[in-house]
Amino acid sequence: MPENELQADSILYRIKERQLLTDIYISCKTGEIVGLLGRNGCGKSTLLKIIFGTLLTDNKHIRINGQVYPAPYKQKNLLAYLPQQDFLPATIRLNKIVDLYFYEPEKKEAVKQNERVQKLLNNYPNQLSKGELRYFELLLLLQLDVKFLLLDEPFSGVEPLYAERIEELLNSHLGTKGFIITDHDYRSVWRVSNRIILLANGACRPVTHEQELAEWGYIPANDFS
Ligand SMILES: Nc1ncnc2c1ncn2[C@@H]1O[C@H](COP(=O)(O)OP(=O)(O)OP(=O)(O)O)[C@@H](O)[C@H]1O
Repeated sequence: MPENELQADSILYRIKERQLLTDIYISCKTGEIVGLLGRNGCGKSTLLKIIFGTLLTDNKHIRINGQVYPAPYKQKNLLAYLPQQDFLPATIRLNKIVDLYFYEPEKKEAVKQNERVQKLLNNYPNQLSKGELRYFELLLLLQLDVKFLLLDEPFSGVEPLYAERIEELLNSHLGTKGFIITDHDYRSVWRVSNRIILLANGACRPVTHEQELAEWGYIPANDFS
């Protein structure tokens, strides 16, 4: 299995008077799902965009296999990013989106033959349920030859059954990819991740016991009473 490593450190980010990110270190290897949790507005999406390279900041250090990349998204085959908002064109049917997305027939087929997607191919993205759309978006990104995927709220609005399907999808690509995921469905994140990082007060803190999430005020303490 190819072993790649993504490391992001020394990230500082300020919004007006507020120092949002102060002391970031986060890493991910092939075969890992790193779950990034944190309260609303703590900077999770901001951090993912900085790692991807589309959000600029004065200070950051993104390395992949030891090499520094100021804008990883500009490189072929490094990172892909699932934004929080739907990103597919509303006026193009899924069938056509798949054709536009991939040049290689085997990649087109991998998406089109998927049993959950097959029946939706003639629909437009806005005719899909939230769960169906998230599943389709992920399936597209997973076919990309990238080393790491940054997923912002892959479980958002997704019923438990689709959350399970999404977990299966991620697990089926762990042989070649690593994932950093963030979502407020913290139970799904907890279940699917190998490691959990809590973003609080601008810094990333490793969390090993669910109880720590309560101690940091991310979940109610009475979840453990
Ligand atoms: N373009 C912007 N202009 C001003 N403030 C912004 C902008 N984008 C984000 N922010 C602020 O930065 C903070 C972090 O936003 P971010 O979206 O990274 O948080 P988050 O942890 O992903 O939140 P959520 O869990 O609600 O998605 C928030 O307080 C937000 O209001």
